[in-house]
Amino acid sequence: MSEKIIELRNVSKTFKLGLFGSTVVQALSDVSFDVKKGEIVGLLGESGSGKSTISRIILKVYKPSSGQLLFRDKDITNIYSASFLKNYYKHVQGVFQDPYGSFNPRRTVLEPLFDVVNNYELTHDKVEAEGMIRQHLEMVGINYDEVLHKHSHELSGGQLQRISIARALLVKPDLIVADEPVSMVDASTRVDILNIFLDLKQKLGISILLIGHDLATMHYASDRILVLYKGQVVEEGPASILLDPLHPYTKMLSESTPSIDKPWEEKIKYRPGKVEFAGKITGCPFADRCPYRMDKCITQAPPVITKDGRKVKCWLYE
Ligand SMILES: Nc1ncnc2c1ncn2[C@@H]1O[C@H](COP(=O)(O)OP(=O)(O)OP(=O)(O)O)[C@@H](O)[C@H]1O
Repeated sequence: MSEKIIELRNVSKTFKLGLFGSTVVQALSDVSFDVKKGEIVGLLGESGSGKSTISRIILKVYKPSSGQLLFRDKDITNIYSASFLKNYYKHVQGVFQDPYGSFNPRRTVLEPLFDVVNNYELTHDKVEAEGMIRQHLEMVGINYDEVLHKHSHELSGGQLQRISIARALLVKPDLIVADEPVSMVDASTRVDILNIFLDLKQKLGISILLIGHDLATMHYASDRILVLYKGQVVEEGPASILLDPLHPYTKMLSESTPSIDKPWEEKIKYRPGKVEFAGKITGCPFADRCPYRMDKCITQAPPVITKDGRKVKCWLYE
Protein backbone atom coordinates (compact mmCIF):
# COMPACT_ATOMS: atom_id res chain seq x y z
CA MET A 1 0.00 0.00 0.00
CA SER A 2 1.39 3.31 -1.05
CA GLU A 3 2.24 5.87 1.59
CA LYS A 4 -0.35 8.55 2.44
CA ILE A 5 0.98 12.06 2.03
CA ILE A 6 -2.07 14.00 3.15
CA GLU A 7 -5.31 12.86 4.71
CA LEU A 8 -8.54 14.54 5.75
CA ARG A 9 -10.55 12.60 8.34
CA ASN A 10 -14.17 13.58 8.84
CA VAL A 11 -13.42 17.24 8.18
CA SER A 12 -16.23 19.77 8.51
CA LYS A 13 -15.94 23.51 8.14
CA THR A 14 -18.50 26.14 9.03
CA PHE A 15 -18.25 29.88 8.56
CA LYS A 16 -20.23 32.24 10.76
CA LEU A 17 -21.47 35.33 9.01
CA GLY A 18 -23.56 38.37 9.88
CA LEU A 19 -23.99 40.26 13.11
CA PHE A 20 -22.92 38.05 16.06
CA GLY A 21 -22.32 35.17 13.63
CA SER A 22 -26.05 34.56 13.25
CA THR A 23 -25.78 32.96 9.79
CA VAL A 24 -23.86 29.71 9.54
CA VAL A 25 -22.50 28.48 6.20
CA GLN A 26 -21.69 24.78 6.16
CA ALA A 27 -18.84 24.75 3.62
CA LEU A 28 -17.75 21.12 4.25
CA SER A 29 -19.52 18.20 5.95
CA ASP A 30 -17.62 15.14 7.07
CA VAL A 31 -15.10 15.00 4.22
CA SER A 32 -12.59 12.14 4.32
CA PHE A 33 -9.99 11.24 1.71
CA ASP A 34 -6.25 10.89 1.24
CA VAL A 35 -3.66 11.55 -1.44
CA LYS A 36 -0.99 8.90 -1.70
CA LYS A 37 2.59 9.24 -2.93
CA GLY A 38 2.83 9.76 -6.67
CA GLU A 39 -0.92 10.01 -7.15
CA ILE A 40 -3.08 12.66 -8.79
CA VAL A 41 -6.39 12.99 -7.00
CA GLY A 42 -9.01 15.11 -8.74
CA LEU A 43 -11.48 17.11 -6.68
CA LEU A 44 -14.39 17.92 -8.94
CA GLY A 45 -17.29 20.18 -8.11
CA GLU A 46 -19.26 23.23 -9.11
CA SER A 47 -18.75 26.71 -7.73
CA GLY A 48 -19.44 26.85 -3.99
CA SER A 49 -19.07 23.08 -3.48
CA GLY A 50 -16.17 23.56 -1.07
CA LYS A 51 -13.14 22.85 -3.29
CA SER A 52 -11.14 25.91 -2.27
CA THR A 53 -12.05 25.40 1.38
CA ILE A 54 -10.38 21.97 1.17
CA SER A 55 -7.36 23.51 -0.56
CA ARG A 56 -7.09 26.18 2.16
CA ILE A 57 -7.41 23.61 4.94
CA ILE A 58 -4.55 21.58 3.45
CA LEU A 59 -2.48 24.74 3.00
CA LYS A 60 -3.22 25.66 6.64
CA VAL A 61 -5.03 28.89 5.77
CA TYR A 62 -8.25 27.61 7.39
CA LYS A 63 -8.58 25.35 10.39
CA PRO A 64 -11.25 22.63 10.24
CA SER A 65 -14.23 23.22 12.55
CA SER A 66 -14.04 19.51 13.32
CA GLY A 67 -12.14 16.49 12.04
CA GLN A 68 -8.44 16.01 11.43
CA LEU A 69 -5.75 16.90 8.91
CA LEU A 70 -2.86 14.44 8.77
CA PHE A 71 0.48 14.81 6.99
CA ARG A 72 2.31 11.51 6.57
CA ASP A 73 0.05 9.98 9.25
CA LYS A 74 0.78 12.73 11.78
CA ASP A 75 -2.15 14.76 13.08
CA ILE A 76 -1.29 18.40 12.27
CA THR A 77 -4.79 19.85 12.68
CA ASN A 78 -3.85 22.17 15.51
CA ILE A 79 -0.22 22.94 14.71
CA TYR A 80 0.27 26.49 13.49
CA SER A 81 3.67 27.61 14.82
CA ALA A 82 5.81 29.60 12.38
CA SER A 83 8.59 27.01 12.48
CA PHE A 84 6.16 24.18 11.73
CA LEU A 85 4.55 26.08 8.85
CA LYS A 86 7.88 26.97 7.28
CA ASN A 87 8.88 23.32 7.30
CA TYR A 88 5.39 22.19 6.18
CA TYR A 89 5.50 24.43 3.11
CA LYS A 90 8.71 22.67 2.05
CA HIS A 91 6.53 19.61 1.65
CA VAL A 92 3.18 21.05 0.58
CA GLN A 93 2.93 23.79 -2.03
CA GLY A 94 0.03 25.51 -3.78
CA VAL A 95 -0.55 26.59 -7.38
CA PHE A 96 -3.60 28.80 -7.88
CA GLN A 97 -6.19 29.70 -10.46
CA ASP A 98 -5.30 33.22 -11.50
CA PRO A 99 -1.80 33.30 -12.95
CA TYR A 100 -1.78 37.12 -13.22
CA GLY A 101 -3.04 37.53 -9.63
CA SER A 102 -0.22 35.30 -8.38
CA PHE A 103 2.46 37.77 -9.55
CA ASN A 104 3.13 41.31 -8.34
CA PRO A 105 2.97 43.41 -11.53
CA ARG A 106 5.75 45.69 -10.24
CA ARG A 107 8.26 42.91 -9.81
CA THR A 108 9.87 40.72 -12.46
CA VAL A 109 8.42 37.24 -12.71
CA LEU A 110 11.56 35.52 -11.45
CA GLU A 111 11.92 37.59 -8.27
CA PRO A 112 9.50 35.36 -6.32
CA LEU A 113 11.65 32.36 -7.29
CA PHE A 114 14.76 34.05 -5.91
CA ASP A 115 12.70 34.83 -2.76
CA VAL A 116 12.03 31.12 -2.31
CA VAL A 117 15.72 30.27 -2.71
CA ASN A 118 16.59 32.92 -0.10
CA ASN A 119 13.77 32.25 2.37
CA TYR A 120 14.39 28.52 2.38
CA GLU A 121 18.16 29.03 2.25
CA LEU A 122 18.42 26.61 -0.65
CA THR A 123 21.79 28.21 -1.42
CA HIS A 124 23.67 31.39 -0.50
CA ASP A 125 25.53 31.45 -3.79
CA LYS A 126 24.04 33.69 -6.51
CA VAL A 127 25.33 31.64 -9.45
CA GLU A 128 24.05 28.45 -7.87
CA ALA A 129 20.66 30.10 -7.25
CA GLU A 130 20.43 31.06 -10.93
CA GLY A 131 21.33 27.51 -11.93
CA MET A 132 18.69 26.09 -9.62
CA ILE A 133 16.00 28.38 -11.00
CA ARG A 134 17.11 27.76 -14.59
CA GLN A 135 16.86 24.00 -14.04
CA HIS A 136 13.37 24.19 -12.47
CA LEU A 137 12.14 26.46 -15.28
CA GLU A 138 13.43 23.95 -17.82
CA MET A 139 11.39 21.25 -16.11
CA VAL A 140 8.23 23.18 -16.99
CA GLY A 141 9.37 24.24 -20.48
CA ILE A 142 10.43 27.83 -19.77
CA ASN A 143 13.73 29.34 -20.90
CA TYR A 144 15.36 31.32 -18.08
CA ASP A 145 16.98 33.92 -20.34
CA GLU A 146 13.74 34.62 -22.18
CA VAL A 147 11.79 35.52 -19.04
CA LEU A 148 14.59 36.93 -16.86
CA HIS A 149 13.64 40.62 -16.95
CA LYS A 150 9.97 40.19 -17.83
CA HIS A 151 6.97 41.38 -15.85
CA SER A 152 3.71 39.43 -15.67
CA HIS A 153 1.89 41.57 -18.26
CA GLU A 154 4.52 40.59 -20.84
CA LEU A 155 3.79 36.85 -20.56
CA SER A 156 0.80 34.63 -21.29
CA GLY A 157 -1.31 33.02 -18.57
CA GLY A 158 0.12 29.63 -19.54
CA GLN A 159 3.73 30.86 -19.20
CA LEU A 160 2.96 32.40 -15.81
CA GLN A 161 1.29 29.21 -14.63
CA ARG A 162 4.41 27.25 -15.64
CA ILE A 163 6.58 29.70 -13.67
CA SER A 164 4.24 29.27 -10.66
CA ILE A 165 4.73 25.52 -10.90
CA ALA A 166 8.54 25.97 -11.13
CA ARG A 167 8.36 28.17 -8.04
CA ALA A 168 6.43 25.48 -6.16
CA LEU A 169 8.95 22.84 -7.27
CA LEU A 170 12.02 24.65 -5.94
CA VAL A 171 11.52 23.28 -2.42
CA LYS A 172 11.04 19.74 -3.80
CA PRO A 173 7.55 19.28 -2.36
CA ASP A 174 5.80 15.97 -1.76
CA LEU A 175 2.40 17.44 -2.62
CA ILE A 176 1.17 20.24 -4.86
CA VAL A 177 -2.35 21.52 -4.26
CA ALA A 178 -3.34 22.81 -7.69
CA ASP A 179 -6.53 24.86 -7.25
CA GLU A 180 -8.16 25.27 -10.69
CA PRO A 181 -4.72 25.60 -12.34
CA VAL A 182 -5.98 25.55 -15.94
CA SER A 183 -9.33 27.28 -15.77
CA MET A 184 -7.84 30.69 -16.63
CA VAL A 185 -5.31 29.64 -19.24
CA ASP A 186 -5.98 29.38 -22.98
CA ALA A 187 -7.69 26.16 -24.01
CA SER A 188 -4.80 25.45 -26.38
CA THR A 189 -2.24 25.32 -23.55
CA ARG A 190 -4.36 23.49 -20.94
CA VAL A 191 -3.17 20.04 -21.92
CA ASP A 192 0.47 21.21 -21.76
CA ILE A 193 0.00 22.29 -18.15
CA LEU A 194 -1.78 19.04 -17.29
CA ASN A 195 1.06 17.11 -18.94
CA ILE A 196 3.50 18.89 -16.64
CA PHE A 197 1.57 17.56 -13.64
CA LEU A 198 1.53 14.06 -15.15
CA ASP A 199 5.30 14.31 -15.72
CA LEU A 200 5.92 15.45 -12.14
CA LYS A 201 3.95 12.49 -10.89
CA GLN A 202 5.69 9.97 -13.13
CA LYS A 203 9.26 11.25 -13.03
CA LEU A 204 9.49 12.70 -9.53
CA GLY A 205 6.74 10.83 -7.67
CA ILE A 206 5.09 14.09 -6.63
CA SER A 207 1.49 13.85 -5.42
CA ILE A 208 -1.04 16.32 -6.75
CA LEU A 209 -4.46 17.35 -5.54
CA LEU A 210 -5.97 18.68 -8.74
CA ILE A 211 -9.00 20.87 -8.12
CA GLY A 212 -11.37 21.75 -10.93
CA HIS A 213 -14.88 21.86 -12.32
CA ASP A 214 -14.26 20.57 -15.84
CA LEU A 215 -14.91 16.85 -16.37
CA ALA A 216 -12.62 16.43 -19.36
CA THR A 217 -9.67 18.02 -17.59
CA MET A 218 -10.19 15.98 -14.44
CA HIS A 219 -10.63 12.73 -16.33
CA TYR A 220 -7.51 13.37 -18.40
CA ALA A 221 -5.12 13.96 -15.51
CA SER A 222 -6.50 12.24 -12.41
CA ASP A 223 -5.90 8.75 -11.09
CA ARG A 224 -8.80 9.02 -8.66
CA ILE A 225 -11.72 11.42 -8.55
CA LEU A 226 -13.83 12.78 -5.71
CA VAL A 227 -17.04 14.52 -6.66
CA LEU A 228 -17.99 17.23 -4.22
CA TYR A 229 -21.49 18.65 -3.92
CA LYS A 230 -22.47 21.26 -1.32
CA GLY A 231 -19.52 20.34 0.85
CA GLN A 232 -20.03 16.57 0.74
CA VAL A 233 -18.22 13.88 -1.22
CA VAL A 234 -21.08 12.27 -3.21
CA GLU A 235 -19.05 9.94 -5.43
CA GLU A 236 -15.51 8.63 -5.40
CA GLY A 237 -13.46 6.17 -7.43
CA PRO A 238 -11.00 5.79 -10.31
CA ALA A 239 -11.12 8.53 -12.99
CA SER A 240 -13.18 6.18 -15.16
CA ILE A 241 -16.24 6.84 -12.95
CA LEU A 242 -16.72 9.99 -14.99
CA LEU A 243 -17.43 7.85 -18.06
CA ASP A 244 -20.02 5.84 -16.18
CA PRO A 245 -21.24 7.92 -13.24
CA LEU A 246 -23.57 6.52 -10.59
CA HIS A 247 -24.58 9.56 -8.58
CA PRO A 248 -27.37 11.62 -10.19
CA TYR A 249 -25.29 14.79 -9.69
CA THR A 250 -22.26 13.32 -11.49
CA LYS A 251 -24.62 12.07 -14.22
CA MET A 252 -26.02 15.57 -14.56
CA LEU A 253 -22.51 17.04 -14.80
CA SER A 254 -21.57 14.48 -17.44
CA GLU A 255 -24.73 15.00 -19.47
CA SER A 256 -24.45 18.77 -19.35
CA THR A 257 -20.93 18.72 -20.77
CA PRO A 258 -21.20 19.46 -24.49
CA SER A 259 -19.49 16.97 -26.75
CA ILE A 260 -18.29 18.00 -30.16
CA ASP A 261 -19.65 14.89 -31.83
CA LYS A 262 -23.27 15.13 -30.63
CA PRO A 263 -26.01 17.67 -31.32
CA TRP A 264 -27.41 19.16 -28.11
CA GLU A 265 -30.82 17.49 -28.48
CA GLU A 266 -29.16 14.10 -28.00
CA LYS A 267 -27.09 15.18 -25.05
CA ILE A 268 -29.29 17.20 -22.72
CA LYS A 269 -31.61 15.12 -20.60
CA TYR A 270 -31.81 17.41 -17.60
CA ARG A 271 -33.78 20.53 -18.30
CA PRO A 272 -33.89 23.40 -15.87
CA GLY A 273 -37.12 23.54 -13.91
CA LYS A 274 -37.95 19.89 -14.47
CA VAL A 275 -37.28 18.51 -11.02
CA GLU A 276 -36.65 21.42 -8.63
CA PHE A 277 -38.07 21.07 -5.13
CA ALA A 278 -38.59 24.20 -3.08
CA GLY A 279 -39.38 22.69 0.36
CA LYS A 280 -36.98 22.19 3.25
CA ILE A 281 -34.43 19.41 2.72
CA THR A 282 -32.65 17.74 5.61
CA GLY A 283 -31.59 14.55 3.78
CA CYS A 284 -29.54 14.42 0.58
CA PRO A 285 -27.92 17.73 -0.45
CA PHE A 286 -28.86 17.04 -4.09
CA ALA A 287 -32.51 16.15 -3.42
CA ASP A 288 -33.83 19.53 -4.60
CA ARG A 289 -32.44 18.99 -8.12
CA CYS A 290 -32.52 15.20 -8.40
CA PRO A 291 -34.69 13.58 -11.09
CA TYR A 292 -34.63 10.27 -9.15
CA ARG A 293 -35.74 11.83 -5.87
CA MET A 294 -37.65 9.60 -3.45
CA ASP A 295 -39.44 10.78 -0.30
CA LYS A 296 -36.68 9.58 2.02
CA CYS A 297 -34.08 11.64 0.10
CA ILE A 298 -35.75 14.76 1.48
CA THR A 299 -35.52 13.80 5.12
CA GLN A 300 -32.79 11.16 5.46
CA ALA A 301 -29.10 11.54 4.65
CA PRO A 302 -28.09 8.82 2.18
CA PRO A 303 -25.59 6.12 3.17
CA VAL A 304 -22.22 5.71 1.45
CA ILE A 305 -22.49 2.59 -0.70
CA THR A 306 -19.31 0.80 -1.85
CA LYS A 307 -19.72 -0.83 -5.25
CA ASP A 308 -17.04 -2.25 -7.59
CA GLY A 309 -14.17 -0.30 -5.98
CA ARG A 310 -16.07 2.97 -5.99
CA LYS A 311 -18.22 4.81 -3.48
CA VAL A 312 -21.48 6.61 -3.99
CA LYS A 313 -23.59 8.46 -1.46
CA CYS A 314 -27.09 7.85 -2.73
CA TRP A 315 -30.25 5.99 -1.71
CA LEU A 316 -30.61 4.58 -5.25
CA TYR A 317 -27.83 2.05 -4.61
CA GLU A 318 -28.95 0.88 -1.17
N1 LIG B 1 -14.06 32.92 4.20
C1 LIG B 1 -15.33 32.57 4.04
N2 LIG B 1 -16.33 33.16 4.72
C2 LIG B 1 -17.60 32.78 4.57
N3 LIG B 1 -18.03 31.83 3.71
C3 LIG B 1 -17.10 31.21 2.99
C4 LIG B 1 -15.70 31.54 3.09
N4 LIG B 1 -15.00 30.75 2.23
C5 LIG B 1 -15.92 29.96 1.61
N5 LIG B 1 -17.17 30.24 2.07
C6 LIG B 1 -18.42 29.57 1.66
O1 LIG B 1 -18.20 28.18 1.71
C7 LIG B 1 -18.80 27.53 0.59
C8 LIG B 1 -17.73 26.79 -0.20
O2 LIG B 1 -16.86 27.75 -0.80
P1 LIG B 1 -15.55 27.38 -1.65
O3 LIG B 1 -14.88 28.66 -2.04
O4 LIG B 1 -14.76 26.39 -0.89
O5 LIG B 1 -16.20 26.68 -2.92
P2 LIG B 1 -15.53 26.36 -4.33
O6 LIG B 1 -16.04 25.03 -4.71
O7 LIG B 1 -14.05 26.53 -4.24
O8 LIG B 1 -16.15 27.45 -5.26
P3 LIG B 1 -15.41 28.43 -6.31
O9 LIG B 1 -14.95 27.54 -7.43
O10 LIG B 1 -16.49 29.37 -6.71
O11 LIG B 1 -14.29 29.07 -5.55
C9 LIG B 1 -19.51 28.61 -0.21
O12 LIG B 1 -20.86 28.66 0.21
C10 LIG B 1 -18.78 29.87 0.20
O13 LIG B 1 -19.62 30.99 0.10
